[in-house]
Amino acid sequence: MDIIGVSNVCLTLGKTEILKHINVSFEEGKIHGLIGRNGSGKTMLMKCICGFIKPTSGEIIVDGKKVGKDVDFPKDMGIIIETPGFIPYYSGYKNLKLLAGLNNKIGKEEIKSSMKQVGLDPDLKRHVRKYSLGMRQRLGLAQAIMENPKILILDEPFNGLDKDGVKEMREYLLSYKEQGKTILICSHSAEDISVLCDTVHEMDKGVISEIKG
Ligand SMILES: Nc1ncnc2c1ncn2[C@@H]1O[C@H](COP(=O)(O)OP(=O)(O)OP(=O)(O)O)[C@@H](O)[C@H]1O
Repeated sequence: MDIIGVSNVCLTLGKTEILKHINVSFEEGKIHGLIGRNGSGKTMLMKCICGFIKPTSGEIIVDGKKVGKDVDFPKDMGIIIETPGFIPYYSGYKNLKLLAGLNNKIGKEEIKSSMKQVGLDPDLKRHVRKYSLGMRQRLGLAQAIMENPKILILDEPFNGLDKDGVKEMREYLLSYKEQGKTILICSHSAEDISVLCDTVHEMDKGVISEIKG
């Protein structure tokens, strides 16, 4: 069953056509990759799927609901698009606690568990300003999974990770998939994601094509 369906989506900003008649669907319970050069439109497509940007035309259905109509912000999605902003003078745990405070359903144990799942120590007192890029990436992922979302949308999740970090992130994403979750990953590097993904699509100048189905 498809959990994300994108039908004939176009996006024009100013006079520039950013997305050109995108038709693509993503099956539930799989890892889907989106590759393409810088500026090819990957992030814009993800932002449309998340409901952050309204396409100029076309329709996007996520988990049976129309994005931007029935739902403005699908609550079943864990999203990391661009580097998440954290308060530099707080620890990782305190940052997540602050964010979780916006949703009273997330308790301390969920926060700690999401940090442990991505290999971060919730008791580490170190301020986020002293985190490496890889640690920030993990903290972003911990934030995205706090609510145990059905769908994870990740823009360049391997940025800043060393070889071991990439391996651990891949293992983590596979284990998340094993729980029946759907993951959409965007990367400029086919090498980083092709081993992980069940399907891969490529964006080129706003046009999408399937390269692994
Ligand atoms: N606000 C904007 N107004 C006009 N054009 C924009 C705007 N934001 C982005 N663009 C353009 O949209 C195109 C697609 O950008 P997008 O960020 O989706 O690329 P990408 O494939 O994710 O690349 P990257 O790997 O660099 O993030 C680019 O040519 C970019 O310059």
